[in-house]
Amino acid sequence: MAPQGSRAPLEFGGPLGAAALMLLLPATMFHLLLAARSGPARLLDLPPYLPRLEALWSPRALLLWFTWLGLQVAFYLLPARKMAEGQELKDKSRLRYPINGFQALVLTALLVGLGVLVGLPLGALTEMLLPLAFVATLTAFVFSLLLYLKALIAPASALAPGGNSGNPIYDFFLGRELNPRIGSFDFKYFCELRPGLIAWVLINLALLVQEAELRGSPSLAMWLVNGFQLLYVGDALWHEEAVLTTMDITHDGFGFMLAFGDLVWVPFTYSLQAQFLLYHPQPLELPMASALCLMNAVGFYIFRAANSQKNTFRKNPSDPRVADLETIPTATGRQLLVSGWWGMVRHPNYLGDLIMALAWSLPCGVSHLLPYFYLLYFTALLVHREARDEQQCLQKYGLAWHEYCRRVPYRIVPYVY
Ligand SMILES: NC(=O)C1=CN([C@@H]2O[C@H](COP(=O)(O)OP(=O)(O)OC[C@H]3O[C@@H](n4cnc5c(N)ncnc54)[C@H](OP(=O)(O)O)[C@@H]3O)[C@@H](O)[C@H]2O)C=CC1
Ligand SMILES: CC(C)CCC[C@@H](C)[C@H]1CC=C2C3=C(CC[C@@]21C)[C@@]1(C)CC[C@H](O)C[C@@H]1CC3
Repeated sequence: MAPQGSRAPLEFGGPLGAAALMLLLPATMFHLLLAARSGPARLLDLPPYLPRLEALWSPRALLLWFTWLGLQVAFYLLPARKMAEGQELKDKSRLRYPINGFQALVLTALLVGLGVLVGLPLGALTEMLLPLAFVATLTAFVFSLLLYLKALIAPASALAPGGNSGNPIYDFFLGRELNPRIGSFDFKYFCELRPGLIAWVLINLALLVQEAELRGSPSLAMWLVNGFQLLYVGDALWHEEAVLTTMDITHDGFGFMLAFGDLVWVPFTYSLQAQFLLYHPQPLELPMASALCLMNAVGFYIFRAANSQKNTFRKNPSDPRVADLETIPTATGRQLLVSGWWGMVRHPNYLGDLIMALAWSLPCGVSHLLPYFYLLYFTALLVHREARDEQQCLQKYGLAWHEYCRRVPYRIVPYVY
């Protein structure tokens, strides 16, 4: 039987776009890693030098990377404080997921703390970023190939709505199977939050430790970047269940895009500000630092309040915290919020996320564009993601979605966009 996705419109520029992204994403990541440690640290210049293979390939990095993944798998398999059910699938069944991501973060912190106490040179991790990113990239390619092959024997009902066009490059990139699992181990759910997000804050911490070793103490800017991003990662893992309703879990297959994005792109490019600060220390006075804390707090408040309001409403529309909000009925029986945060713009959570992204870059000063890469990339990602979500909501809710767009005309920034 032809999978339903074979008629789905192609995204990301089709096979050509997918092929270009598979080259461009790793190339951009290596460019950022090299630029951050170079003197001029220019985002838009060609890389100062091309690393030789010996600088990229290291058996120690390979061992470390697989130990890391093994450790996170072990934490995932520990008894969870809660099991959650995912959205209803095509065959009307629902998958179950362990909610123990925050526990994995705490256990990792304890283990790393213990390691440091017995002399683990955490700062030395910063010297291994290049070979680690290299093995992680190779892993993502091999892993995506295995996922692609696994999908060949999966039943049609297990395939994702997209990612089954019949073009191998496009399908390899987008991912064919929606929820690839072995037994109850869910690969996509595992990768979405744990190994990448936790590695991101661990790399940040290693950069902070290394800065302390080099300059006597970490700079205020390094503290801020570490603190802000730890809050973001801790929050994501604390609210792990919320990821079950994102398009990554409910709509996208598991292929190169998410395997590379989750496992490689997040830890090695999202830590760019801390990488930049290690090699290019920036002065930051207390009043400015306080203003940045306020900016991050405002962004976080909007992001968290908007996400929680929607999650509470989706779980139980009669919950007293959301029962008074105005809604639009839809033909599916579900309602759309049209007041509160979701009555202000159609993606208030993205607005908060973008304000935080700015607060993460400003501690790096304004002399270089490089630390603003995350803000630029993230704006493009969210604008594209918003357009994809819009298409999916239009399909789901039809006229009711048109009415929502009429009542709430702005997408992310009130009166601007
Ligand atoms: N740092 C990073 O790299 C990234 C961060 N993020 C963050 O992750 C979080 C999740 O984002 P994302 O998965 O894109 O999507 P959202 O959490 O914004 O969810 C979108 C869904 O919400 C529901 N919805 C939309 N409008 C309404 C409404 N008015 N009332 C009720 N429900 C509504 C629809 O699903 P339904 O109706 O089916 O419930 C829609 O598909 C965000 O905070 C985002 O900022 C996301 C991507 C990358
Ligand atoms: C670079 C590629 C083209 C795209 C890669 C995309 C991924 C990096 C992101 C897709 C959705 C993500 C989400 C998060 C991190 C980034 C990825 C994996 C969060 C976990 C970030 C924290 C939030 O609280 C929840 C997010 C869910 C989606």
